[in-house]
Amino acid sequence: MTSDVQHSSASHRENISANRARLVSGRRWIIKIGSALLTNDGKDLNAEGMRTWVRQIVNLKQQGVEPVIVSSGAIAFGMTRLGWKERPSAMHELQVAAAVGQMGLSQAWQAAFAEHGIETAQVLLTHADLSNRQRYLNARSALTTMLDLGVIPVINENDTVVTDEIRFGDNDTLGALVANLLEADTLILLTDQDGLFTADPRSNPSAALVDERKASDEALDAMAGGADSKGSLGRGGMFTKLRAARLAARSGANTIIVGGKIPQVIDRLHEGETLGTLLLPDESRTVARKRWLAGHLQMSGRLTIDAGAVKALRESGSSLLPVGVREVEGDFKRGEVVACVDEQGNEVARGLVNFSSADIKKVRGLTSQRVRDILGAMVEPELVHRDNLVLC
Ligand SMILES: Nc1ncnc2c1ncn2[C@@H]1O[C@H](COP(=O)(O)OP(=O)(O)O)[C@@H](O)[C@H]1O
Ligand SMILES: N[C@@H](CCC(=O)OP(=O)(O)O)C(=O)O
Repeated sequence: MTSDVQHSSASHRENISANRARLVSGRRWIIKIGSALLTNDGKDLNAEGMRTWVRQIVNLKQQGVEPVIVSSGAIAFGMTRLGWKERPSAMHELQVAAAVGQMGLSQAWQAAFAEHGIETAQVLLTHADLSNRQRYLNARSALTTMLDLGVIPVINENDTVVTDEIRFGDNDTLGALVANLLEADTLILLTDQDGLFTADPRSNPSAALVDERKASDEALDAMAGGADSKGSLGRGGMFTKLRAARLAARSGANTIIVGGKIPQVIDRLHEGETLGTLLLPDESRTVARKRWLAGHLQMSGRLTIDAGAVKALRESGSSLLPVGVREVEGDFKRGEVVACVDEQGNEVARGLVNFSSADIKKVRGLTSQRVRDILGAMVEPELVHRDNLVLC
């Protein structure tokens, strides 16, 4: 063991258990499963493994956690189906492998959850879906609706339509961006190693497992190696997992890198057991989330809200409804960021709007029922959802 992982003083152990215990209360978990695990190192779909993870994910759900799966393996499984031994380098061949593999992958997830009477939904995302504000909100609203309905989203990158320049490229990054999108508490990266080691255990058998660190800890970079430290099937290696943990930390999520083959790994993590590598955000979830929203987004307009709305936002942590809006300034679309000011002009909050400025002009001051009558039943009741709102 290197000195890096030897610091097991009593206070350190106490910290570990406190942080691990905090995971147990997390409401939303993103569980990303890598290609090597899902395809038995590229041989065939790991149906037994999938059944085991599914059982545990169902357990999580029964305990009130909202699980979201980010599933890799389309390219690796597509290669198996097409009889390809080597991962192709040509983009069009990778796209074909992904398209073939994705069919089997979603069928397998669907079948495994169906044994427990649970529906799954395939969600294939591209970079544009998360970088464009309107699409970002659309993706968010579709995914949260699935969770509300008890459907488990199974997400992958839409590999067949993306080119190298616009790829997430690895599902560790995609998992982290989904954690940001859904404000998840926890991002679990299930992989073929027990966690992040002080060096690649494939080439350094004496490397030791790192138990817990701040995601921002720069000493981790040398352990994770560079972008070329990846396994042969997936794309990321530990380099992208560490980067993903740092991305996830921006919205306050904890990341755990852990071995997917550890018996009952998800159940045990949810019981607070110390497994894998826990990478913590620097700040509390709320502080990190606020900073993320505030820094991530530029304002496009201004809503003047009445005293009742100010009170609801400040004191009850409510979403902003059209009924509380008096004036609208600026020309903005759904998905843009607006400042909410009180009638004296003081900024109260800022957040992502679900309605365009034109629509708000039609419905400001009206009850949710009247809003639906005017804009149709499809609109969300919240003008700014509280999850997308930062108080000033
Ligand atoms: N410090 C490290 N600790 C653990 N694994 C490492 C480390 N550095 C590189 N690796 C490699 O990363 C691989 C996991 O990455 P990858 O194959 O992309 O996994 P996945 O398919 O689960 O995303 C491991 O098999 C291991 O060889
Ligand atoms: N979207 C790709 C995932 C590539 C990827 O990130 O793989 P991995 O590093 O194994 O999680 C696929 O389904 O093959």
